[in-house]
Amino acid sequence: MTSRWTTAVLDTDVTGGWAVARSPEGFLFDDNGALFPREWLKRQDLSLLAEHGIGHLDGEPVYLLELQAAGEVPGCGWKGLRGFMLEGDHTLYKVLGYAAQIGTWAREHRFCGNCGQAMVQVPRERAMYCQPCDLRSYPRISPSMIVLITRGDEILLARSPRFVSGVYSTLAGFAEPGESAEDCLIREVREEVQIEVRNIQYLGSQCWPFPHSMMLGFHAEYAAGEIVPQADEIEDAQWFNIHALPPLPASRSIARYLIDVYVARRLGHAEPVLPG
Ligand SMILES: NC(=O)C1=CN([C@@H]2O[C@H](COP(=O)(O)OP(=O)(O)OC[C@H]3O[C@@H](n4cnc5c(N)ncnc54)[C@H](O)[C@@H]3O)[C@@H](O)[C@H]2O)C=CC1
Ligand SMILES: [Mg+2]
Ligand SMILES: [Zn+2]
Repeated sequence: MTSRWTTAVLDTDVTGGWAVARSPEGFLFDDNGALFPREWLKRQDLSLLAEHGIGHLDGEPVYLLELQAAGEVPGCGWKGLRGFMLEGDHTLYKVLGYAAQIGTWAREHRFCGNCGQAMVQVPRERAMYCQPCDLRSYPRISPSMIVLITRGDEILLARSPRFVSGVYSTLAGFAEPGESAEDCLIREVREEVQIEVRNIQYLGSQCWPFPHSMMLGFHAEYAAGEIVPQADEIEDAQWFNIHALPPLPASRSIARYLIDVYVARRLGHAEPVLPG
């Protein structure tokens, strides 16, 4: 299957193509979605901070207009990336997820972290460059482990105070320098619920552009200990029987995939496919 969307570093001096506009309030959208004819969009009253050529959709070039602030565009509104993930077409969500990560990274790397001078976009490469320091900054990706812990027909799910009310999910956490993926997983599970796991198995990965996580998904079996939820981070954690599960995360998330795979295997059903 050929992908409809491929990333690329496009020359912003070339005119034409499609564009998406992003402000601190999300992406501009209208009844047709979030892609607009680029030259039309640039004629609107927008507070342009930077422009990036980000790839091709169905062979057509796509650009990102990164804005200082959300302005008024007749007939249009602003919507956060999560809204597109939950409701929108998956390919459009992939385009916007990539655009959001490039926009955030470029915005946060306008100045050199070493000497403080303005950095410039490198032509044909996704990098910001400081000439005096000869320093390149590339888009930031933060590896995060996510794990479904199981004990026969039971699975361990937890709630963060940040979750939508009622929803329980798998445990997750960011890798720290010096750790392997497995070290991180074992540490996060100890920190968040104080239990020990065994038979750690990698299942798959997913880009999570909120704002720049790379989720590495695992299954692990319970080995020892009693659940003690981490103060402030974990509001509640419990063993749930696979026949009596609480409200679960969105179906496009890897958290949901890890749960659905396990349940499918226990029940002998067909396994789901991990959304990219
Ligand atoms: N796609 C999915 O299904 C799911 C994705 N996630 C994502 O996994 C990631 C990690 O999960 P959390 O439980 O929030 O992490 P966590 O358990 O490591 O705790 C979050 C804390 O880590 C620190 N932190 C923030 N950004 C960091 C970074 N880049 N590197 C190191 N430490 C950082 C902060 O102190 C933050 O409060 C988040 O981006 C979250 O949105 C979490 C659950 C499901
Ligand atoms: Mg966590
Ligand atoms: Zn510098």
